Amino acid sequence: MNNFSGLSKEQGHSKRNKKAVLLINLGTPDEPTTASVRRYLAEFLADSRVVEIPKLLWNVILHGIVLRTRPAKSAALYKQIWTEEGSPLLAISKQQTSKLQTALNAEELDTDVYLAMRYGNPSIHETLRKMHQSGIDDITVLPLYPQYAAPTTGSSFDAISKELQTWRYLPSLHFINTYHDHPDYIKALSASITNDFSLHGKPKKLVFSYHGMPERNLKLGDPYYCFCMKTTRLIVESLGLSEQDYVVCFQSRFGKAKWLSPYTDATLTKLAKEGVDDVAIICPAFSADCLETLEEIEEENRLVFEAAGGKKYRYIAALNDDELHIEMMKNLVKPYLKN
Ligand SMILES: C=CC1=C(C)c2cc3[nH]c(cc4nc(cc5[nH]c(cc1n2)c(C)c5CCC(=O)O)C(CCC(=O)O)=C4C)c(C)c3C=C
Ligand SMILES: [Fe+2]
Ligand SMILES: [Fe+2]
Repeated sequence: MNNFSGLSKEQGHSKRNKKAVLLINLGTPDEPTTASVRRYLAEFLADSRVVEIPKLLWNVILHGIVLRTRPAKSAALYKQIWTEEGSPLLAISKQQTSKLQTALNAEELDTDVYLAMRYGNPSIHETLRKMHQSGIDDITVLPLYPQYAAPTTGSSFDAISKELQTWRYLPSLHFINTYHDHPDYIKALSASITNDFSLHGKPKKLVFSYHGMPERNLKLGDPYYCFCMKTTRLIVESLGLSEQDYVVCFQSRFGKAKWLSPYTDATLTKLAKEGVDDVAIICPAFSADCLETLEEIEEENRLVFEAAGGKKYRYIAALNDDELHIEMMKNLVKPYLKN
């Protein structure tokens, strides 16, 4: 029996299973200007997953010091790497999105691939709204951070769940939290290193430089450090390297606290001073080249190495839109796309 006249039929909720993949990366300013970088950093650094200092104290430091000084300095660095397509991180992320779409189409998996950035644009909020309007009710989220970390992967989940709190009908949600040891990820990185060695010769040391985080986060239970170590071990095993062939370090330190160590700049200085004057450096925590690789590693740390006596220094690019990287993404999401 139905007391609501005209509501005896299904009201449009009977079609199910419109699937989509959502790629997420960190985000980047819209323009390499002080104002734009300030907006981006204000959003990024206000996230309590990123900076875990008591809110009241951090607000004073953030607004009183950091946002008055850092945006101009960072904008100058962004200007050095900016391209006609905009910020490298966004441009590469768009290429990855469209190539993954093509790869999924080729397997006749009826899925739309979307891209969102945790900070800045295209935002998670806007992108999820678009997906909602298109009737998508099954979302596979792939945050493009190979090693889970609370400030990156964890924070992406927070932003998704914040948006979903406003939805009445929640979608099926598949959240890929880490892929630091996935065979296809290790295979893609190993192939990239092998390719570099065959083009330029084996360096005296292969330097694995991961984005850092406060050491305190590790002590509080963040698995990121261990995941970086496991990625390294699996690559080393797959390439058959020995202990003397490589070193692991951490870059991009921010603030005064102790971060994961050894630091990349100190490591390069030490190596050069010890006579290891030929290195190749790879940054496995970055799925796309960005400020932290193109400026900090390819330029800044090259100067650090050369100033200490180093001679040959080359940066092995991120996996970006490499075929094996796209294949890896496809294989990560595929189990959730079958009907
Ligand atoms: C303040 C603390 C930070 C933590 C913790 C952190 C972790 C973290 N970040 C990435 C990946 C990226 N970070 C990028 C830039 C960047 N990172 C921080 C700070 C922390 N990161 C800042 C302040 C910045 C902005 C640049 C600057 O002003 O120096 C980027 C590049 C963005 C771009 O536009 O190109 C990426 C990518 C990971 C993987 C990570 C994990 C521990
Ligand atoms: Fe960062
Ligand atoms: Fe940096």
